[in-house]
Amino acid sequence: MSQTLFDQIWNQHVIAGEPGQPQLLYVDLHLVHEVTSPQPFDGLRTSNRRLRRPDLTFATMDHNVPTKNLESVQDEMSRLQMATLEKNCQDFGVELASVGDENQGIVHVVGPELGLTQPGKVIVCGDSHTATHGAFGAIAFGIGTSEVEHVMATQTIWQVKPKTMGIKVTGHLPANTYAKDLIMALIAKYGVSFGTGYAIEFFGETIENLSMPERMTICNMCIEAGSKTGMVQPDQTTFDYVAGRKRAPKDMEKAKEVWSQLKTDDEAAFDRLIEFDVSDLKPMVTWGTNPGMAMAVDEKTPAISNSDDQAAYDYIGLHPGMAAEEIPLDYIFIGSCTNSRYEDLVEAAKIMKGKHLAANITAWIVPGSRAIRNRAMKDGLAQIFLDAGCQWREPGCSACLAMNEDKIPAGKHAASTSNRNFVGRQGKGSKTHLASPAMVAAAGIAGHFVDITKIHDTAEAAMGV
Ligand SMILES: CC(C)[C@H](C(=O)O)[C@@H](O)C(=O)O
Ligand code: SF4
Repeated sequence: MSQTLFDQIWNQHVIAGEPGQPQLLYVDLHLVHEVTSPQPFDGLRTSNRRLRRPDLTFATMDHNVPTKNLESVQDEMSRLQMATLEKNCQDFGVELASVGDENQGIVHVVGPELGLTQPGKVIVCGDSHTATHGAFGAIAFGIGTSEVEHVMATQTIWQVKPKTMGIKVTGHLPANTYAKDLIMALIAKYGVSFGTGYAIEFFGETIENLSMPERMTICNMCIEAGSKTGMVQPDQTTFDYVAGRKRAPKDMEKAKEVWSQLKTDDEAAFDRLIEFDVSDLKPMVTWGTNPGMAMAVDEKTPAISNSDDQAAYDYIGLHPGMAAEEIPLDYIFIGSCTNSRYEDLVEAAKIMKGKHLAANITAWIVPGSRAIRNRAMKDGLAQIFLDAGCQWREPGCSACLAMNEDKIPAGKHAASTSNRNFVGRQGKGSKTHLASPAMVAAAGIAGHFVDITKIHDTAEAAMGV
């Protein structure tokens, strides 16, 4: 019987249990951050257990870290969570990339960056955006706090195998549209729960032509479609990305041989198949309070078709029939595990080079990791943002969820490259509009959203960063 990439990796990791029942899977990599780990570590302590495989566990600090000034953690809870992770990692022998460390950053950015994220692995983390790592052809999913403790104690996890969904993406991405627009358009079309109960695999010519950062952006937002897992078959692009990284396999040739075997046999192997053509894709913007409430930049905000729409309009303060450029903006945020990689910053910088923010805009540029930050400071990218009037921050989750002091004030609108526009997500009373880094950068310059397909020439002319 033909099998999918997901089936193949799953079957390689099953230790116990029958199909259709919970099955015990071996975990190859457990990523840890300060928010969801205090209780599990305490659980180990209480039951007098050690952490079974510290060598397969990696911790970083991201949600709470200050991005303005490394020393100034103002929030007591943030300080406590960070200090607790520090102590727990010491006590249990776990490698930690602490604040200021060269490997520190958003867990879903640094895993791949260090080469820890590899094809064929089962990767878990107490964080819903763990699907990001599936871009490498890994089974990667977020787990709950009690599951985190189980993995710490046993390096295994019980899971019921989900069904599989293939999303075949075809067509050439039009100029000034990005992986972010692709996944936003998919969620806008099929809704925020079409992936529930499924492990998604993206494939097709469009996906094959995407870089690893672009594939990560797409897999990252699978959770916003209801799926815990998104993945892409590993190929030469994947191998080239992993090769040479600090934690890449010593014998890359051997690894490539094994990884090349990871594939879906044929389309018929999926339980559900969706085809999505991107030839007419437009830059996307959200108008409401979930990622599915999105429109193409040249569309108008939609009519109210249910109570959710009404509630979203009430909260956001918009109404049907508005153009994207009529959405008021006060802040722009370029960051998060969706779009804070070096390549995302390049796209934003292309737009901002030689220009200045509009007077109504405050801009926070928050690189996903220290490595990205250092690289951007070395090659002049950071300077482009500074010259444009943006704040250039330290790496972390920042205003993506506003756990630290990076909060969008109540009533203010933010154009954001992150993944969630929920009520209060970026701070109590804040109003979020998701878009690609290029769209957010252009909004910062104009003071409102603009159709970047129409300023194409300007953007091209500003290249060379
Ligand atoms: C804090 C953490 C548990 C949470 C998640 O699981 O996703 C956060 O990262 C988020 O993006 O909302
Ligand atoms: S950047 Fe945002 S989405 Fe990603 S892990 Fe941090 S809080 Fe969650």
